Amino acid sequence: MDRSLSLELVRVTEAAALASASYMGRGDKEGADQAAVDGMRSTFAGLSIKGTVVIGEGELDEAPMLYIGEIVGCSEEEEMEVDIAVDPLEGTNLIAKGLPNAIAVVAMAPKGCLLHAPDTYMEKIAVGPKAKGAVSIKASIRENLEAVAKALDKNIEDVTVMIQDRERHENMIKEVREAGARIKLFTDGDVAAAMATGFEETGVDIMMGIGGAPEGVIAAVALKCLGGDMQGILHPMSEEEVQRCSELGLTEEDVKKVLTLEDLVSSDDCFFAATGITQGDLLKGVLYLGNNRAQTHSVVMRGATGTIRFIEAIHRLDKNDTIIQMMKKHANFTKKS
Ligand SMILES: O=P(O)(O)OC[C@H]1O[C@](O)(COP(=O)(O)O)[C@@H](O)[C@@H]1O
Repeated sequence: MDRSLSLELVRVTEAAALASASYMGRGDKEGADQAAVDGMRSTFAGLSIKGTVVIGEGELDEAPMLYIGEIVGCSEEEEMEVDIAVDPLEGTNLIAKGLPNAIAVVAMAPKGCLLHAPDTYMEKIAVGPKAKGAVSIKASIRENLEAVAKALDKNIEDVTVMIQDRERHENMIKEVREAGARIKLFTDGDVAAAMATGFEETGVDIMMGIGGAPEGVIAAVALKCLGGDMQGILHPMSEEEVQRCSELGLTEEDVKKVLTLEDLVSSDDCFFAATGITQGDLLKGVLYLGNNRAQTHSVVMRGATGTIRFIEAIHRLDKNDTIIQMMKKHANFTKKS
């Protein structure tokens, strides 16, 4: 895929972030999510790809926009056919409460190269490039922590693990504490947490726990671009989720299978873009600068070359029609002349 798609893709996450950031702290996660979807979808229309959403906002009958199977982009060319995974607002609770690390995120790979994950939970483990190949989702927590410590040339006491603060992780948290490692609990947003393992400045060495399977595929693309590692096992937690797996034709064996990074995203020719919505560990949040200007901070990565770009952009809200349209539709936007 052409390298210029990096910059096209980041416009998509910027638009989602700009549209939803005005909902920060308003307690309205549905409104914020809808704004992010609107922003993302309107920008996709101008992208020179023929994309199919494989991870999206739900099935056609329940979510009218960016649903699974929706075609996005303006190209008709067969060679521009790609799989798209979106999470226009990853961390709906985070923005509703004004908490850190809400992001808008998109991943892209050649057609057929992203796992069509069911909307269920997934057990995950993710590490950055230095610990690639050192962990196994089937190994014990202590074994994985020792392996990461060795790979990073650290003592186990200096290894930092990110775990989502959920009851289901009680035993995991206990075992990590017994092994002596440090823990950073997070309330929501395991894509940002997995991505953090690939950036030394975040101080995060490993992410583990059970979160959404769609988020797992998106995070896998980030780690593929970063040269890190990730594994997952589907973890349906209700009858409904078991049903969703079988509707996708997955057998009991498939559900139990360890999904390697290659299974989650089977091509190096992939792209990942994320824009901060609220202030985060890696990305700054959207800043309203006054005078119809807003600032965004994004990361965009390309698997084929391993290039990682951080992009800070100042947007003129009064000059960009797409942004004006969707911001008018959502919270509080008043154009200052
Ligand atoms: O909140 P749950 O049910 O524990 O699910 C975990 C999932 O929810 C999130 O924290 C946030 O998801 P939303 O943005 O859809 O609210 C994900 O990052 C994570 O994978």
